[in-house]
Amino acid sequence: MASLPAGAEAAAAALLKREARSERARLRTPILLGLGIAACGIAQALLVARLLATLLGRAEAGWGELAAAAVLAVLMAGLAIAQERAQVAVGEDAKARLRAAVFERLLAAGPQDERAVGEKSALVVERIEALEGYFARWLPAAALAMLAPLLIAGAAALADPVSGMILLGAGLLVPVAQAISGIGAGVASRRQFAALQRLSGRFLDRMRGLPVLVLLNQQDAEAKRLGAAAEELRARTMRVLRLAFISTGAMELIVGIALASLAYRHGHLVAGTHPAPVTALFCLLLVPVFFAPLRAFAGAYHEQLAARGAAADLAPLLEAPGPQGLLLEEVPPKVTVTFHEVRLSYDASRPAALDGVSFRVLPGETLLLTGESGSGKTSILRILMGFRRPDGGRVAINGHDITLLAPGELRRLSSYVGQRAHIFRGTIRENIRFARPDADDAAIEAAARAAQVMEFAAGLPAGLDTLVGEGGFGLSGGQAQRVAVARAFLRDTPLVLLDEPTTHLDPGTEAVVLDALRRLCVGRTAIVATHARAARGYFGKVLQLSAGRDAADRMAGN
Ligand SMILES: Nc1ncnc2c1ncn2[C@@H]1O[C@H](COP(=O)(O)OP(=O)(O)OP(=O)(O)O)[C@@H](O)[C@H]1O
Repeated sequence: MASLPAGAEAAAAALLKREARSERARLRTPILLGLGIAACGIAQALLVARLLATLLGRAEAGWGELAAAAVLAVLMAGLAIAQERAQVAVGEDAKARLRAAVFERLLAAGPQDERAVGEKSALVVERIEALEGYFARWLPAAALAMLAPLLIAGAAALADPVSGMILLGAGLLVPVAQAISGIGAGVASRRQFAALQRLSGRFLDRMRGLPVLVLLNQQDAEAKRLGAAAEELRARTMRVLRLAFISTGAMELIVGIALASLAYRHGHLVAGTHPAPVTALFCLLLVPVFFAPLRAFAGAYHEQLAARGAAADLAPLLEAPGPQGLLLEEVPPKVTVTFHEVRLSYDASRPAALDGVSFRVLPGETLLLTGESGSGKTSILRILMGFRRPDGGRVAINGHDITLLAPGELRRLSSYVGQRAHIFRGTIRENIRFARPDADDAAIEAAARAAQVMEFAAGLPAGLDTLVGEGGFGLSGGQAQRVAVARAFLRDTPLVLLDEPTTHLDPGTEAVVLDALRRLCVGRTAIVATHARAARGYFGKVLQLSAGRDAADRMAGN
């Protein structure tokens, strides 16, 4: 990743520009405070110049000036604290807004977004964090680097036009030096980001598969490989730091040039023959005040480089149009599902996953989808859950084309139980309540009874209020599946979608779960992807699939 492709660069710039506009009102505070600090700095330089000239016997300043300089120092410290707080507020606000937007997009896309989990979490956490410096430091620093030096050089020019010109000329050198060192720094910081990504992705992947690594006795070899990835990150980080030192060095050189030029201009000061010693001292004392906003600008330069890389990754997700479609006025109590010559292809270079599938399921009916692995059973369920749009043919619910509906609305119609239930950390009750957050305890307990969760929950220390999931009480596969079935009972939708829900269960547990599932299907429209043994557990018509088609059609050669 030497540099961003032109399209990504433009998308990143557009995203940052749009977000900066949203923060415009908030950014005004740190910028005004920064200008206030610069104005105080000018006044303080004048007072200190008068005090120093008095020490040299060339002016008559007294305790009044000293007290005023001290008050200004305290005021500047106060303004700097307020500025820092205002900057942090801008950064936090931008991050919170963007994080919510990214999270919402990822949740809305659901499994349709096929990025790895580690990558999704990096988008929400690291990429958003990388934007903080852009809003909190770079934007105010860039504005102040243009305004404050003009104010300070203007004040110097009022006292001595040549000194004003010297300061202005030195100030103009800063962005040039920054741009030159920034070319390399931009590339280095993006490479560092990529190395960090690789390391965290690999770590997450290997931690998930830790039991497999240990069983295969690969832990030492893997530790070495992780070590190599960490070493790459170290080398890339050092390179970024080296370039940062170079840019700091360039800044110091420019400050040195400005000071030397002003010292040359006001050389008479040392000899004691300067006609306006206060002016000379004032101009010299303005040098640190003049360069303070430029230093902040240089310091924040790498922040905007890092932010651009992060924004390039976030832009495709944030700029993509959100899910479109109609909303359901209400969930119909009964649904008829019709597939007519439906085609679905995940990848143009591979055969279609569904290649002209037709069927109809009426309310109260169960359709069993059977067929070898990869024949397209799950793909049919994915379409009905709104995670995929069919590429051809027509899918209708109660006669209405489902592609007209927003994908999220489709999910209001159905309950889904897959092969392995995901149990969140929380109580069993909370895990069931996920299906319908407004459900009362009576409804949850009824669902738990219907799904035979009560059978095992009654024996747990706190019944339905037992903590389960990560770090909690471990549930067996069959118990977790029963929690998933309870969720489906609680949702009480007209359409039930089951994807081999008993595949991983032993025959005894399978019978218990099948019993609960059969009762779930009663009176609803049910579509069940299943293997042959479990199919015997349901009553329904069977559609046998073969390579994305009805096996009967294939046999008939249609
Ligand atoms: N996300 C995806 N990207 C690309 N191809 C996919 C994707 N998901 C499924 N496929 C392909 O589509 C075809 C149908 O897959 P599908 O998951 O619908 O089959 P299945 O009958 O449910 O299989 P199984 O019984 O093993 O779960 C397979 O050839 C599979 O490789």
